[in-house]
Amino acid sequence: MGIIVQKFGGTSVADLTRIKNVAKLVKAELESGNQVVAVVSAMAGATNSLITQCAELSRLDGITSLQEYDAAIASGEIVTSALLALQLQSIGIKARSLQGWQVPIETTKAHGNAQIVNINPHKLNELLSQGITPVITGFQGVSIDGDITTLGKGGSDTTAAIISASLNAERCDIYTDVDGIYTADPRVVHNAKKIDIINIEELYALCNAGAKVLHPRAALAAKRYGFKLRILSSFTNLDGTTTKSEINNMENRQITAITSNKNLLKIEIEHKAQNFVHIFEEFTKELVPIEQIFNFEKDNSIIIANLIDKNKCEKLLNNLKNNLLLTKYSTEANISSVTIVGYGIKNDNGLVWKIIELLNNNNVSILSTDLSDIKMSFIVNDRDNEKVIKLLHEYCF
Ligand SMILES: Nc1ncnc2c1ncn2[C@@H]1O[C@H](COP(=O)(O)OP(=O)(O)O)[C@@H](O)[C@H]1O
Ligand SMILES: N[C@@H](CC(=O)OP(=O)(O)O)C(=O)O
Repeated sequence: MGIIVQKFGGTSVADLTRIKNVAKLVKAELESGNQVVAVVSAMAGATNSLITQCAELSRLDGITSLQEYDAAIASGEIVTSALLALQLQSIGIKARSLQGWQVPIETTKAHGNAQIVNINPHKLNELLSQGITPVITGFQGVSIDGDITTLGKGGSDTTAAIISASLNAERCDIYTDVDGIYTADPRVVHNAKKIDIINIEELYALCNAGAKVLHPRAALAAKRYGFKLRILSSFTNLDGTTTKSEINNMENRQITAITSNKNLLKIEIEHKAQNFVHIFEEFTKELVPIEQIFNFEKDNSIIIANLIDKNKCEKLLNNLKNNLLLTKYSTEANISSVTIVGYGIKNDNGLVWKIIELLNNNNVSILSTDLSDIKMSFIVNDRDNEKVIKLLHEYCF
């Protein structure tokens, strides 16, 4: 008998029929002799509509508004955890819903994008030892000040992953609306192939490069703590994709999957070349991650950041302009990255040139390329995004 953490995403708990279906999946796992800890997301669309409502009422630019923002957007998971616990009780399973602060899941104070710093497993172990299935709200925790915090969009996967680590779980099952990890997003590439077993490093690289199917911090936790992840559908009975830590091909190059990230922000700035270092320092100070920089030795630089930081960036750029560190800036959200993930990509010198040639022949202009041991990324215009994914998928698989 082991502990299985089952995480149910928004589509799996989108209405009462689906919550009843999820309760059956919990029951089946319990009947196979395991203990279960369930982690739930809000009903599909619920968090986004709460975010929109908050933004309609507030500019969300200070700590007091961000405290309320997190309190509001954490509410979707509170509803689904209680509803699932009720349904489990109705089918004869002892269950108890727990909000992040009740576990407790302690996080940093970074409202809207907090990180988990500690999970005390005492209460969860106590419930499990009494035969009670905990149903935990994903996506949220509590800061040292006692405020509700949230972990960033898609963060319920990370809740489930860190809970798996803290309970030494045998496996963490991520139930979603696809039956596993595919060679590309099956909504974009209809003939994408399902991957039965994926190396955890590759899965981490894939999620970091934009594959929405799993929160990258959940893959990182599985990599760090060494537990198995399984990604599967709550709508079918199929096996899904399981992670492994071994590598197959020694040094041979392999290609595992292709993904893209449309949530990028292109920032063009005009400045004196010697000021770039101060501009860069400001991004670091304000905790705005930079994906790529080019041209910085000249007086027209391009910075690629995350779209989620657009407001922060604009405030920061405006301050830099007022302080005369730059003369002009503009932001555009019309770029995206397309990434090929696979071991040993760097060992295949020819691949990058063949791909550049392929994209050139198909009239795609590449803004920049980035190559590492495990991935190869191209920044392109948004309008070319799907075309590039399809071309690369056809070429690679
Ligand atoms: N390589 C991939 N394999 C499978 N699904 C992918 C991949 N890349 C992106 N996706 C998308 O991820 C979606 C599942 O993630 P998400 O909508 O966040 O689920 P949930 O709400 O269950 O957490 C799928 O519907 C699919 O379109
Ligand atoms: N409800 C949150 C957390 C989450 O992880 O959701 P989902 O599992 O549906 O991606 C969100 O929308 O971001």
